[in-house]
Amino acid sequence: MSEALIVCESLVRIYQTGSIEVQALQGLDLVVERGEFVAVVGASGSGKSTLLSILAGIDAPTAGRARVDTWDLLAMTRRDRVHYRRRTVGFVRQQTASNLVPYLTARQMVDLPMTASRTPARVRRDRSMQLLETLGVGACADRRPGQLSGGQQMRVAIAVALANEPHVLLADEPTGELDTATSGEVFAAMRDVNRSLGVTVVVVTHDPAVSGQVERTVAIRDGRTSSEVLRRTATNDDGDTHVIAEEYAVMDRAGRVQVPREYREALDLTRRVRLTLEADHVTIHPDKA
Ligand SMILES: Nc1ncnc2c1ncn2[C@@H]1O[C@H](COP(=O)(O)OP(=O)(O)OP(=O)(O)O)[C@@H](O)[C@H]1O
Repeated sequence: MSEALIVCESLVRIYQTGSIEVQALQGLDLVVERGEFVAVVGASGSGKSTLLSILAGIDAPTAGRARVDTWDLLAMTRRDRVHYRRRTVGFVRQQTASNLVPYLTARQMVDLPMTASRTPARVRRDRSMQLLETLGVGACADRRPGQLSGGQQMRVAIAVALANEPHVLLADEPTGELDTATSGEVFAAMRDVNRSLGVTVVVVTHDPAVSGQVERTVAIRDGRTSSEVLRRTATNDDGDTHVIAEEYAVMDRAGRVQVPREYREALDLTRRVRLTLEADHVTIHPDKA
């Protein structure tokens, strides 16, 4: 495997409820490099939360391969899982309130995971204040969740998730319950954490304002990564900068690529297509036979 921080290959997660089997992930491939900020998008039920729960060490895959840093997520013991969740990943859930403890102050909540990992009191004190300040909620350190706005609660939740200096921050719809302005602030705070602390961020979102601002957006369809959009800034001859977004189809290790439905429908591509290899590209032709 490469040196990427997160590598998922042919990842499968099947949920069995009674006699009904749901294939939430059906051979998903995903590679995330260290320091990246990646958005995961997709229709409801496409498997985004399942992917995030697996990466967070909360849920275990049924088959395939998944590695985060040095951890093989399919071969972890219970003990490994506790260690992994405490040290390697920080997880923020969509429901802002469910990330927080109602009777603790922001400072006490950031302190909690560090106490669990036996961090000395002095380091805990300094680090909780530093994190709350980095996330722009230093002034709220002594407030309880009920005394915080939704955006402040989410920023405190991110500080809690980062308490033990994880390599990865995973966030499931962190701006889902927030208005546009507040969600912009939360997103900016996550960006800041990504840049200033070097934390790799994977965020599930329905919010185009979030997915449109990151360098890479991964789309999941029916439990598989179907396409990626890469964004970069370019400067034209007049010195104006603008963002160029290019969509790529994802190819798995076996060389399988999903052709988007619009393309298939436009050229009536159905069961069989003809491929030709050109000097620097491959073309797909409809089956005229
Ligand atoms: N614990 C579970 N038991 C049974 N089925 C489940 C379970 N969790 C998820 N599923 C099913 O797996 C599929 C993928 O669900 P998942 O929550 O990962 O999708 P999602 O893309 O995050 O959706 P949303 O955007 O609505 O949150 C769905 O069909 C869902 O019903």
